[in-house]
Parts: sequence; C-alpha cells; structure tokens
Amino acid sequence: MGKWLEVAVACTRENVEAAANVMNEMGSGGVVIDDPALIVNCINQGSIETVAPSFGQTAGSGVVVKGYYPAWPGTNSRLEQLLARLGQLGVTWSTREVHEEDWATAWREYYKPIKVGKRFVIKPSWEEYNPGGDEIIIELDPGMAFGCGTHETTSMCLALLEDELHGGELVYDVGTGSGILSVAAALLGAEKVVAVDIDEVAVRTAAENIQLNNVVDIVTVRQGNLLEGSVKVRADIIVANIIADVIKALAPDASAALKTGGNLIASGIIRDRADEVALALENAGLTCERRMEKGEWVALVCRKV
Ligand SMILES: C[S@@+](CC[C@H](N)C(=O)[O-])C[C@H]1O[C@@H](n2cnc3c(N)ncnc32)[C@H](O)[C@@H]1O
Repeated sequence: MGKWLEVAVACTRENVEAAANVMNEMGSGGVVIDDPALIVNCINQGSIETVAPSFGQTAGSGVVVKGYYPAWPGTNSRLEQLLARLGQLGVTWSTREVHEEDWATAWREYYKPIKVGKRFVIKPSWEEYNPGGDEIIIELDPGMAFGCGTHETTSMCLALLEDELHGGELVYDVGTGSGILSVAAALLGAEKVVAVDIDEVAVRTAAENIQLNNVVDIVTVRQGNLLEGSVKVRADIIVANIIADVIKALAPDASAALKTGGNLIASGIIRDRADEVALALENAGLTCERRMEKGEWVALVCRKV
C-alpha cells in the first residue's frame, strides 16, 4: 500500500470551486469538500436526524478542500506548481502524509467480537473466537456498508429477531446494509430470507457476508427500492432498520407483504418521532404490540391482524 500527500486548503465559500478545480487539474483524482454549512442545511431540512453533540463546538465557519497526490519522486515539483496556483487564489493550506492502509484498515483495530441479544456474537472475520454454549456466531466484515452490530438500532433488531423467529419463516430484510440481519435470521432457522438494499455497495458487502456465513442457500440479496419488485410470496417477518421517514413510506407495502399474523420489526426510529411512525403503521393496517428503546432509538414490532 502506498503513501499519499494530503493538501488541505482553507477556503471561503466563494473560492471553493476554483480551489477544487486547481487541485483536480493538478492530478488529485477527486477532492473532499468539508463544509459545516452543508451539514447545518441538512439538519434544518430534517434529512439528518442525529448529530454528535460536539458538532456545534467543532464546526468552524470556513470550508476546507482536500486533495490527494501519490507521494513519489516527482510529486514535489507538481506540489510546487499546485501551491503556486493556490497562492494566486489567496487561500492558505497545510500538507500531511497519509498511508493508504490507515484508511482501509485503521478502524479494524477497534472492532472486536461483541455479544448482542441473548445468543449472538458478532465476530469480525479477521478475529479468532471460540464459541461457548449456545452462542450463535455471525462472521462479519462490514466494509463500507452500515451494520457492524454495535449500533443500537441494529442490536435491537437482533434481539427482536431472536424473540420472533422460531424456524421455517420467510423473512424480508429491507435496507440490509452489511447483511447482518439476514444472516442472523438464517442462523435462527428462517427457511428463506430476501435481502434488499438501494445501495450497490451494501448489496455487494451483504453478498460477501452471506457467503462468509455459509447461508447462500437461504439468503438472496438484490438491489432495489424498499419492497418494490421483491414480493412474490407474503412474509412471516419483515425487518427494516432505516430512518423514520423511510419506515413511514414503507408502511403500506410492508402491511400488504405480510401474512396475517406476520410481524414487521421496524427500527432506526429516533425517539421523538416514534409515535408518528407508530400511527403511520397502524393506519396501514398493522397493530404495534411491542416497543423497545435503546439510547435515542426506538424499535417497534407491529403485527398484521
Ligand atoms: C441503518 S442501515 C441498516 C443496515 C442493517 N440492516 C442493520 O440493521 O445494521 C439502513 C440501510 O437501508 C438502506 N436504504 C435506505 N433507503 C432505502 C430504500 N429506499 N430501499 C432500500 N434500502 C434502503 C441504506 O442503503 C442502508 O444500507
């Protein structure tokens, strides 16, 4: 793995585009634009539901544009040209060396086997673990997809799947991410699991994790929007760990895709919006029978009556 030189340019909003153009023209294969105002806009529009409490203290008002250049002999002269052109824009900059392996694997150091629910152990694929008693091991390499098991919204789904699955069920996993809930359902005895995600990186990661856990005969994964085009037979269980608005949008289709007596496990719901989501699910013909809370998050179990 190689070394890279990161050039971070402090800009005003007016010269962001010019700085990004210069960096691209000088050979950065894309730039990162770090603009706290974009996050504030998203918060105001309601498209981000949670923000680290430290955000307000750490977010400055300026924009930082970052470009990356392979650190090999010859980069120095290119860097001089780049800095001269940036100088003409009247911006300031800093440089630092970054190692490719730092990006790709640094997070792995902090990701160890963890126990979730009553029996699950989520084991990173590169870690050793000797299972004890009736533990169920989920091997996982989440890559760039959401779902390494540590998030409250995921761990509530795992605990609820343990309670709701008894063997032989058809399960739809909407917004599968790393595939963690599909693998869990298969290991708990589901007969068939259909996993869907709108994001192609998630679909690829889920397929790898399904293979890693030897459940390819049980779980199929496809790219798609919610349940569109996925429902051939009504399900016993639908699990969806997405955000409040998406759960509300899913409610009518989820209700139609469940057998009578089947359950929707809906998670990813921020506490302030749980009543509103529950109402949308009830209006779609489901009865919310159980509510679980962890931190700021709520998961609901709603039955098709
Ligand atoms: C919070 S993650 C949950 C991942 C995993 N199921 C878990 O519980 O850890 C939500 C996932 O839903 C996917 N998603 C968001 N909107 C979607 C949609 N309209 N249709 C299908 N998947 C969607 C995202 O790409 C993301 O992978």
